[in-house]
Amino acid sequence: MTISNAPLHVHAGNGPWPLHSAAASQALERRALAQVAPMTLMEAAGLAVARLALAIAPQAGRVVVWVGPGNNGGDGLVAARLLHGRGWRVQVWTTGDPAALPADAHQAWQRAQAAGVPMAPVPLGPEAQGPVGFDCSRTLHIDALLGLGLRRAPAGALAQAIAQLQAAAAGGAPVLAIDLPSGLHPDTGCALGAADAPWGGAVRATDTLSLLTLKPGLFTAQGRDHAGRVWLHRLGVPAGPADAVLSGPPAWAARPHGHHKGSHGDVAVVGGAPGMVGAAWLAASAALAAGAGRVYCSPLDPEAALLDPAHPGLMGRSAWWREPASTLETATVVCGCGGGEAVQAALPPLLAATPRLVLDADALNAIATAPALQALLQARTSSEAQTLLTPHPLEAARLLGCSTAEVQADRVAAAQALVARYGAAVVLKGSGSVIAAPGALPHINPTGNAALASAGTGDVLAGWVAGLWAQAPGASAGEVARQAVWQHGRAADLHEPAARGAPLRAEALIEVLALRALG
Ligand SMILES: NC(=O)C1=CN([C@@H]2O[C@H](COP(=O)(O)OP(=O)(O)OC[C@H]3O[C@@H](n4cnc5c(N)ncnc54)[C@H](OP(=O)(O)O)[C@@H]3O)[C@@H](O)[C@H]2O)[C@@H](O)CC1
Ligand SMILES: Nc1ncnc2c1ncn2[C@@H]1O[C@H](COP(=O)(O)OP(=O)(O)O)[C@@H](O)[C@H]1O
Ligand SMILES: [K+]
Repeated sequence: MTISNAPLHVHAGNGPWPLHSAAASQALERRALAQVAPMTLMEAAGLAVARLALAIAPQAGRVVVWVGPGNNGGDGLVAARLLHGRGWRVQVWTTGDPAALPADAHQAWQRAQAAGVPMAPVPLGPEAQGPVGFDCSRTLHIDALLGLGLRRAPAGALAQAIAQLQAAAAGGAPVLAIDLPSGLHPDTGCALGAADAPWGGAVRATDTLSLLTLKPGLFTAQGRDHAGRVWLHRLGVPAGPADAVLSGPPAWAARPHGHHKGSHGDVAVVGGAPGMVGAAWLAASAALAAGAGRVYCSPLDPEAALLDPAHPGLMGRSAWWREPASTLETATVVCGCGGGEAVQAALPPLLAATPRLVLDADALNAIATAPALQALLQARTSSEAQTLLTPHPLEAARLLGCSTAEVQADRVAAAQALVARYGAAVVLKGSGSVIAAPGALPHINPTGNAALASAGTGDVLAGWVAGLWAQAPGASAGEVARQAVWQHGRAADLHEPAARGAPLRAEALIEVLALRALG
């Protein structure tokens, strides 16, 4: 077995990365354990943790290792012993009876004890922050409480230890989580602990070292808030087939010199019922910024002007989908943005004839309540036509006939359920957007941040994806969605450092996207 020294830093710019569920990770671990001497993997894991600790907090010199009742704790005990051997001041807090640890972890405990590492049960008072003389703000905390073995919401001694760890690190001390932030579900990214805790139900790490595999839960739902920077050490074990993928940066296609606007496809936007016309113009504007050759906008509000003076390059056109042999059969169509109830009447001809259709917002709400529209959507699977649904969690819940909480409890499963039900590709939006498509592994998007939690950014995504698709009509809905979602989030990531918490307005988002300096 070869153990490379450095863990890999996993970030939005260096994917794609394979993701493995808890079950697949545990199967891989079992196979690897059967091929090596006892303690080999745990020693490798502890060494990787100790090395990362030295890399991320080189000046700390002090570490509190919080050890839980399973092998995650064993990894922490090995790291504690190795850092102690490097001359760091180490304190191990245990949460249970060391005699009850599983075999490898118990041996790690015995080795740490033999090496003279200070170890004791977690004290209940403030002394849990570290022994006298520890400067908590400069102490590194290693979270080895719970990893892949998380079965239920942390309770009792473990919940107490998580609370104490958070209190100890409250002054801004770094927290390195082993494998997973304790309390975070590896598959769903749900923090299982009490949601009303200030840290939100799972350890809030500054760094997480994922071992053997990357788990999907690190990147979606609450995962990104709890995991901090993510690192991977495979411990020399080759990963098996992935269950999902963390999307990587897409390539930009160069524009051949001989191209003209007709080479870049048409986009038509249908939306903008009374009071929501702006949503349709935003989507159209994003499609033009994405590079579509010609962009038409059809507000559903009969009173709306057919020109947006701020965007004279966009063409207003009313109810063109009623015309025979219209744009319908060649354009990439976005339907929904601010569509209100008026969108219902436009949907049947669009569902019947459009080769590439992006359905957003009110178009999804209309389909959720109309079996006839659902049948038309499902019928598209028997033709060459492709469809992309871009629901946020509430729209997804309506389409699935369940609650938003049920969607958020397992975002990857919810996106896959939508694919199975409607036969279309799906972007389930929100932190760690999930892109699922027929016959493809689900993808989780690593870019984006809460600056996007601002009205109209979803309309921009719908227009942007259509603009890209119009230029690559042979691409699958899933491919183009993965690309668009990555770029849309990346634009927000570029905005974020200077924004100091300000939202990214939809119009500004289009301008950042248009610059294409997305890396
Ligand atoms: N073996 C090796 O060499 C290697 C192992 N590796 C490491 O092992 C980790 C997996 O170890 P693991 O399977 O022992 O699970 P772990 O997460 O430590 O916890 C299980 C314990 O927690 C308990 N428990 C669970 N939920 C609870 C709750 N809510 N509240 C309270 N208790 C709860 C559970 O109790 P039970 O449910 O059985 O009653 C059990 O006692 C993995 O993440 C990685 O770090 C890798 O480094 C590779 C090398
Ligand atoms: N906290 C967040 N982190 C990352 N992305 C987010 C977050 N909140 C919102 N977004 C993104 O912003 C967009 C919002 O879309 P949507 O909810 O449809 O908004 P609207 O209907 O106002 O246009 C989606 O692409 C979503 O993934
Ligand atoms: K952990």
